[in-house]
Amino acid sequence: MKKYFQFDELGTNYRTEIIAGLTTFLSMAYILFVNPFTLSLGAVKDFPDELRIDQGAVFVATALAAAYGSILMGVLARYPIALAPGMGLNAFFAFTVVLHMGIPWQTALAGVFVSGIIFTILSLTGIREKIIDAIPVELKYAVSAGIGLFITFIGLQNAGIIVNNDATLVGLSDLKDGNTLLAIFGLFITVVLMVKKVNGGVFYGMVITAVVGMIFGLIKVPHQIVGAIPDISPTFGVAIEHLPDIFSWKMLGVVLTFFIVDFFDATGTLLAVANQAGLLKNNKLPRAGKALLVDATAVMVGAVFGTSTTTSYIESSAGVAAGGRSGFSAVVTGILFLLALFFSPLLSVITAPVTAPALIIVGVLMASSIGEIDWKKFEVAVPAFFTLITMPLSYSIATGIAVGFIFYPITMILKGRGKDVHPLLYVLFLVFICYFVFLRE
Ligand SMILES: Nc1nc2[nH]cnc2c(=O)[nH]1
Repeated sequence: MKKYFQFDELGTNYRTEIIAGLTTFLSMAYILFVNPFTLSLGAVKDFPDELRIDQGAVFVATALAAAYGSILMGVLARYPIALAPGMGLNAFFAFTVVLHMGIPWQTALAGVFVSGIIFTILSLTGIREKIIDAIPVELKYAVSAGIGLFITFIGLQNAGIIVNNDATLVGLSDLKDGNTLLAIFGLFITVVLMVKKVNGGVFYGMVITAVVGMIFGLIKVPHQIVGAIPDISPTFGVAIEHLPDIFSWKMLGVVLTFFIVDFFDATGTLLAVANQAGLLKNNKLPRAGKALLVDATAVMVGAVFGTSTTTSYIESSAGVAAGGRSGFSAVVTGILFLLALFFSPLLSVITAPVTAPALIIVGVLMASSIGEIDWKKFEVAVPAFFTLITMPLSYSIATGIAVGFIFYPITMILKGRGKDVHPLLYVLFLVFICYFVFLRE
């Protein structure tokens, strides 16, 4: 086993890999509770209950999808990178697709499944490299940073910190509500833990916030901590049953967004974490095909279980910081997600003030790629900035991507650099113009 995972070449051992896997798990464990809350629109009080996805089933789907993706990434691609349902696309799934567009969650899950099929096919063919090379790095970084801003904005709203303002659209609340104060406390604690580099800072931040919420009577004390695994049948296989529902123009835009975002997110995250671990060869990712294939199949498997897009997690960098170098640490993380299946009673403790700090801080992590953009080049700064600012302001990842891809060829041509723009980007320019003219509601 040591040989398979190349412990000697990578200068690692079982102890380091187990600690790294545990560190990554603790850094990601919040998703077990935040994902069911987000996908079921827990923060939206007036949404009809019969239209909500079942929280218990999503909890199981989240754990199984994370276990599948992480174990396979460890065993097949042999990277210390764990997977779980992503926070960018679960917000898009819940707030844009289900809430704003009025698409049933069943159809949305079918859309996730199809985006996984597209991703799988591309991972198996050479088209993958062509797309990766065609997309300018500035736009890749801008997409992930913009998703970060979007997630933080959702967190600030869920916390009741940023509220509706008729004069200025949004503004700061009076910060007097008990739940808002609890969220601010949670944010403060999480920031302290993260700055102090405590392993699993986001997770422990949630635990402390929930306990303080119980002490102040804002959160009900759970009857038990360990319990039976919830029933997954409300969501299992629904993505397949509802495949016939996806044939609409609206769903075309949704599926493309699921696919494009995950494709950028996965390639960006794999490169960033592998680079941090010193695993790149000549600036390229060895076994990139296998790693992307794992990510792509995890999207399909996750959708069949009942969750939005499963993706490679940027939090894996915590495990790498703790010394993780081989796929063994990802396997450890995956096994811990399986054990977590028994902790579903804790779901009832997870309310908006508990999840909001996690959303806000994950936003900070994802926004860090802003630093990779060359702001001195105005022709790339404009499309990059428009992409990242449009995501929170339009409340849509898709719109942010579309705006960036429309402006990029324009500013590049104006600068006399039209030849540097890959032909595929001119095709995407037309696709996104059509998106604004025909697809958007
Ligand atoms: N790369 C990445 N990391 C995450 N960590 C939490 N959510 C996400 C996500 O959507 N993408």
